[in-house]
Amino acid sequence: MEENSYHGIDTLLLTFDDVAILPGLSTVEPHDVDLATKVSKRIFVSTPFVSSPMDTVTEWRMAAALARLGAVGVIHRNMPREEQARQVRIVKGLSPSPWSEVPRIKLPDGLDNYSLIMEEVEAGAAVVFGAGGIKGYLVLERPDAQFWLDKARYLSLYLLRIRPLPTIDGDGRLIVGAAVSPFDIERARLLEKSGADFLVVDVAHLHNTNALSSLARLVKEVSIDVVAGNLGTKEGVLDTLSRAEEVAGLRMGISSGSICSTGEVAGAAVPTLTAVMNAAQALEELGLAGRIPIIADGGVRNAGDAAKAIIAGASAVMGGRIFAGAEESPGPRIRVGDRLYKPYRGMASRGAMERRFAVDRYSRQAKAVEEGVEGLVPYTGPVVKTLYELAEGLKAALGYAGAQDIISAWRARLARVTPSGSREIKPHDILL
Ligand SMILES: NC(=O)c1ccc[n+]([C@@H]2O[C@H](COP(=O)([O-])OP(=O)(O)OC[C@H]3O[C@@H](n4cnc5c(N)ncnc54)[C@H](O)[C@@H]3O)[C@@H](O)[C@H]2O)c1
Repeated sequence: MEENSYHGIDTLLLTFDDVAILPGLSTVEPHDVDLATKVSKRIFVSTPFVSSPMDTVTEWRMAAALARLGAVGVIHRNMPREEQARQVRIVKGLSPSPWSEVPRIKLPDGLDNYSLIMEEVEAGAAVVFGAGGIKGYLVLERPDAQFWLDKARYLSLYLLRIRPLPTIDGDGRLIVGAAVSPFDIERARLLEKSGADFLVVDVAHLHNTNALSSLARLVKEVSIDVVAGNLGTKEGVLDTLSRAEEVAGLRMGISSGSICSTGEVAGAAVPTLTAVMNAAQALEELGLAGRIPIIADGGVRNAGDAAKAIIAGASAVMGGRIFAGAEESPGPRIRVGDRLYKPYRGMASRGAMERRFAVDRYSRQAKAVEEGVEGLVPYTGPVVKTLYELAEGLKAALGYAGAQDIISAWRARLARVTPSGSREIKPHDILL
């Protein structure tokens, strides 16, 4: 933040839409871009996506599905601590094989007309799309199986050619994170005992002396990695690290989530792109650049946003909405007309807060306003499809940036776009 500016009014809060990636010399083909990264100091993933600790996004099913596909999930804290610990134990007890519990969707009528020829099938999966979206999901026997679809006028087949490296610990078990309040040290201890690999401190405004003093105690109580958040400013990061230098990751972004109303209700916001840049700047000042992973949290809609967050300095990207519509998110599928949806809500929405106070006798209410909304998002099918599209899109984006991996992406460049530029660089003047 500019210290000389009047009330900080010169400070510019850039959002994903305010910037574009400047193309740079690429030394690799997009499919060779390496997305391996860290979510916290000791948690390595092969795909830089983390599902948000929200009660409509991450319980054990989502956490397991993402870890099996090389990403990772953080189980939310809107449940009694014993239940959260049980969910951690479930993930730790599951097979890391990505295909062992992949949901099988029966192909809709009519698809049998397409002849499907497979050769030397062993293990793999494919998502079948038709007009209007996902038509089915095939679980096959081999990732490199070849497909030919007859009469494929509008039908396309999405074949997972990759064999994702699951996110596993030293004993070959899936890695899972869990959210805690900084004030709930008992929960943190229980989660660690139950096998959680890392904790994510989950409050709207960690930059509060009470929250920071509790965080400082918490990081000393557990020996697993603790990611601290949410934070938005450089000062927030500096104050956090001066009180709790053991912090193993930073969760950056205030009010950018699609269900977050903090910016409206409380007038406070640091869009995720800016928050990430602020954290990167703070780490640079401390001589810790690249040493404490930054997680970009909030408002990421697609691979392009994820790429911008990474170029701004993030090691990984947290998603709420992008994962909420998946088969593996906790809510039910809801039919509205001829379409399917799943519920999605902010963790400071009325419903989420009521649940927290009902199920967690240790939670305390610091304020009496709602800072989130509740709604529906389109059902998107098995999360493998979303994750695959995000990963492939991210590789393409880093290809444009001239980056062969996440660390080299931090040297790539972003440029500001004008409002007219912003309109021009999206599809326009066509009926879609
Ligand atoms: N990322 C975001 O932009 C965002 C915004 C709002 C809420 N949330 C989520 O909603 C849930 C509830 O969050 P919460 O922090 O409101 O829970 P909470 O009411 O339990 O607050 C937890 C602590 O955070 C600090 N804090 C929170 N808001 C503050 C404020 N306005 N001023 C000063 N200190 C404040 C206080 O120490 C407070 O005791 C969490 O899961 C959180 O991540 C996220």
